[in-house]
Amino acid sequence: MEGVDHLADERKKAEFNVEAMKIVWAGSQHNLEVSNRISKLVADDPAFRKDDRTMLPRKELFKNTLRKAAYAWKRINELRLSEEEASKLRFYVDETAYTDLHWGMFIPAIKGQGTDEQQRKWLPLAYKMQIIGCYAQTELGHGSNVQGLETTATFDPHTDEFVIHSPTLTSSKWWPGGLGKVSTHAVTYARLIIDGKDHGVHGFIVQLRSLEDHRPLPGITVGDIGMKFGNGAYNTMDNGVLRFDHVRIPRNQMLMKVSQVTREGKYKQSDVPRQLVYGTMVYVRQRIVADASCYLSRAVCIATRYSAVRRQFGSQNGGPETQVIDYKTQQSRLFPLLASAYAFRFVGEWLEWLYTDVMQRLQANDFSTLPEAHACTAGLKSLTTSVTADGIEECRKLCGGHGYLCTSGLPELFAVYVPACTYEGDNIVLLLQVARFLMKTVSQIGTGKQPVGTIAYMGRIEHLMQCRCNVQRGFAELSADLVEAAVAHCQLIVVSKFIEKLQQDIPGEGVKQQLEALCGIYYLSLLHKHQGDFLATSYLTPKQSALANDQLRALYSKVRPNAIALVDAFNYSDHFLSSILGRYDGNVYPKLYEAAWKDPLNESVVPDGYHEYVRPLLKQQLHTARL
Ligand SMILES: CCCCC/C=C\C/C=C\C/C=C\C=C\C(=O)SCCNC(=O)CCNC(=O)[C@H](O)C(C)(C)COP(=O)(O)OP(=O)(O)OC[C@H]1O[C@@H](n2cnc3c(N)ncnc32)[C@H](O)[C@@H]1OP(=O)(O)O
Ligand SMILES: Cc1cc2nc3c(=O)[nH]c(=O)nc-3n(C[C@H](O)[C@H](O)[C@H](O)COP(=O)(O)OP(=O)(O)OC[C@H]3O[C@@H](n4cnc5c(N)ncnc54)[C@H](O)[C@@H]3O)c2cc1C
Repeated sequence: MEGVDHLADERKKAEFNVEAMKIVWAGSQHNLEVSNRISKLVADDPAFRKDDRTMLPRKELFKNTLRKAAYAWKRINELRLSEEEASKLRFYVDETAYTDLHWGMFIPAIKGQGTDEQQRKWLPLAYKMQIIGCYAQTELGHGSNVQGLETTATFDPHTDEFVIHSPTLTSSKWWPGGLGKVSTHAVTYARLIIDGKDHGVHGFIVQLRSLEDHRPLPGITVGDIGMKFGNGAYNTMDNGVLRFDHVRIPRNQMLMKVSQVTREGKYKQSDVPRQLVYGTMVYVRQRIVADASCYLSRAVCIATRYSAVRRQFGSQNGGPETQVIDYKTQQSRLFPLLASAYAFRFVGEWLEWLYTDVMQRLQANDFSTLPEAHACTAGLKSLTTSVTADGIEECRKLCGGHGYLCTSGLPELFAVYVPACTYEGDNIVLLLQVARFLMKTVSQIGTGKQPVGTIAYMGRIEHLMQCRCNVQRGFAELSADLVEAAVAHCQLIVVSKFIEKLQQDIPGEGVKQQLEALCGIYYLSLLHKHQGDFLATSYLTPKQSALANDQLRALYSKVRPNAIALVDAFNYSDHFLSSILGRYDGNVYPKLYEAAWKDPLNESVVPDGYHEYVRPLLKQQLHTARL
């Protein structure tokens, strides 16, 4: 029934202050206020409609995205939104677009790798969107192996220019978002060649298209790489292909904060580590961790609300059947994901702090925490995106058959999210970086160097102190095991940051108790999943393992009455969730029924194609039957 809250009884069961939990989730009262205001602005504006997205053919879909992005920009200017509000608006519009790369990578790359003079020249243009940029690093032949990129930037001392060239097919830039159809400029990564000497990969600002008629400039071949996985989803993005045929750019368009090329063609390295060329990736990986909690919480919100609405079996004396959320099997699949959403939120907050801290240290020429920042961002990006991608799929299954309908919101959410396991670094490749960092730490403990920060615990492990190892020996052979060790290390960070969060003052009746229960579910479900490892290494006895499992089940029962309120605390509007199964009012069945009739296939009772393909078949069967 319209207007009735089918989940009202569930909401009454909550044992904590939901409004206070909303503040914890948002990060502050201020953040919550901004989120409420901007999400309403988007939800109330029909221009931001997205319920038809999975039905649109690619060209129409893409044009629609361009329209929305332009309209969003118009509203940002009309309403004089701050940077924070503008980025919230893009978040709630919830449509992957070229603007993500412009604001999320192109601008950060110039900020992080450009000199003050370069920033003064390019950033005002980019901030006003008078130029639109992308991040062109990956090539057809190489993505993970950045040092293997083939595009060249050869210095020409006669003209004081770089000549950007794609020497092979595999050197074609391939994948950059926003490149295919929109970007006017690209931060392009290419091997710097001076006087025949290869100085490795550096970033260059290259104009791709005319600012007058948007046509590619001479020497540039550019286009979209084609349809990607799923309907709607990431197909709103113009991931592109790009080739350079001896394209000339002025010398001052090499990003020169980390290293410089002088007018005479001399290569100079600043006092900063060359890894800072990879700084944009560190920044984005940190953002991706924060994003993971958003995607996972969306899926969990849908699956939790629907699990409370859905009933199967267990009717007593003709009474209602059991809500599927009351089955322990459903709880053991759903509640660890609910706990993970909260855990990732807090580790994301901490990682943002770590990143800010590293940036401040870099300003003061303190590079000591850079390796840890790289390991944390790489490892947590890998862990949180893998769990989130798998978690969205699990939520789809938790919703049974209806989860497979596009109107559940879950198929598109999965399709748009799953490449996060690949972009900004393949998750296994990133875990290998963490493993290398851990092995390096172990090799240094033996020499008496005390590890600090997230690896401090390694200095307290007796057998590691005795260890004399070389980083490379046996690394490749043992890499699969080392990747598991890297995941365990990252899980430890997530658990520690959750526990540290609980040590803070958290206002609101019952809020801290709920978070304690979720934290318990998070680490006990991990312990349960990996109990074989704990038993094999004698860190746990079988009795302790059984007790831990009892405790886990007890926590599921504690969270059960609060489950709906815990997902309400994510504060997602129906517009943002875009899911009939996840509706706030739980009015699922009438809305599913109604939506089915809106499908274009139901516009006519007899489908197009009946007369050509179905009727002749039926005729033929009749004829055969008569024989
Ligand atoms: C509005 C905001 C929006 C935010 C955006 C939010 C979401 C994003 C949305 C959509 C995504 C859309 C776009 C996606 C874009 C992309 O995918 S861009 C391309 C990203 N590509 C990659 O991530 C490639 C992955 N490969 C690498 O990062 C490296 O090359 C790799 C680390 C794998 C290579 O390592 P190695 O072979 O060891 O090579 P090196 O010789 O280069 O490294 C030597 C040492 O440097 C250390 N190191 C490596 N990377 C870093 C780093 N980033 N920072 C600091 N240090 C680094 C490495 O550990 C070695 O150290 P040691 O010598 O061992 O001490
Ligand atoms: C949707 C999307 C958007 C993207 N946007 C951009 C963008 O805006 N700009 C940009 O420059 N790029 C972008 N990319 C490219 C992306 O960054 C790369 O695809 C990613 O870094 C992975 O690299 P790869 O494709 O070379 O994978 P590969 O490295 O070829 O991986 C293939 C397989 O090999 C394995 N593997 C590779 N190396 C090793 C190793 N050393 N040890 C063990 N296993 C290994 C991997 O685990 C994986 O299973 C995007 C990609 C996607 C899917």
